[in-house]
Amino acid sequence: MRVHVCAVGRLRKSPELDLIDDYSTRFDRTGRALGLGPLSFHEVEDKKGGGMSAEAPLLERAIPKGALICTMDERGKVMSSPDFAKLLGRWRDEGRQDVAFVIGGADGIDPALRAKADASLSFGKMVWPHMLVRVMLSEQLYRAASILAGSPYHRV
Ligand SMILES: C[S@@+](CC[C@H](N)C(=O)[O-])C[C@H]1O[C@@H](n2cnc3c(N)ncnc32)[C@H](O)[C@@H]1O
Repeated sequence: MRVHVCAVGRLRKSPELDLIDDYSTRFDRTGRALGLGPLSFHEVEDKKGGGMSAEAPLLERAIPKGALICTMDERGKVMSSPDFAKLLGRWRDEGRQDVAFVIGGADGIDPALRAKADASLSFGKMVWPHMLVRVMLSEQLYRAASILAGSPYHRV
């Protein structure tokens, strides 16, 4: 199952980008034997600053056809890491080819796009900057793959 992160904003060379690269390499390496990956990032930007309504069609174009859509949203479902791992495993076992996690920009994700989502995941009620959500999601994907692989990265 290919995993896509479709996000508003372009990340330049930064500590966040280094972390994302590291976690996505680890996710790909761990996920390969599990039928998970590769993890790819699709960045979109509305140069005119048109906000969420202008970003929505760009995000929709970045989402692969037929992908399961999971929006990242503080109003979404809060999950434990093991439950998130189970969910990824379930989507894979259902034969999903692509899953796309969507991260909005400063205004969030357009309601029309949110309505099309199959799932919505929250990292808590606080609002996080979109680049940190990208880092956190990459880490949680790697953590989920580690849990499914039975490796000791995740400890409680
Ligand atoms: C700065 S936030 C925008 C918040 C905006 N007020 C809204 O209504 O969504 C940018 C993006 O980061 C993601 N995000 C921020 N906080 C989050 C959280 N707690 N859980 C999941 N995603 C979050 C969402 O995709 C959001 O669209």
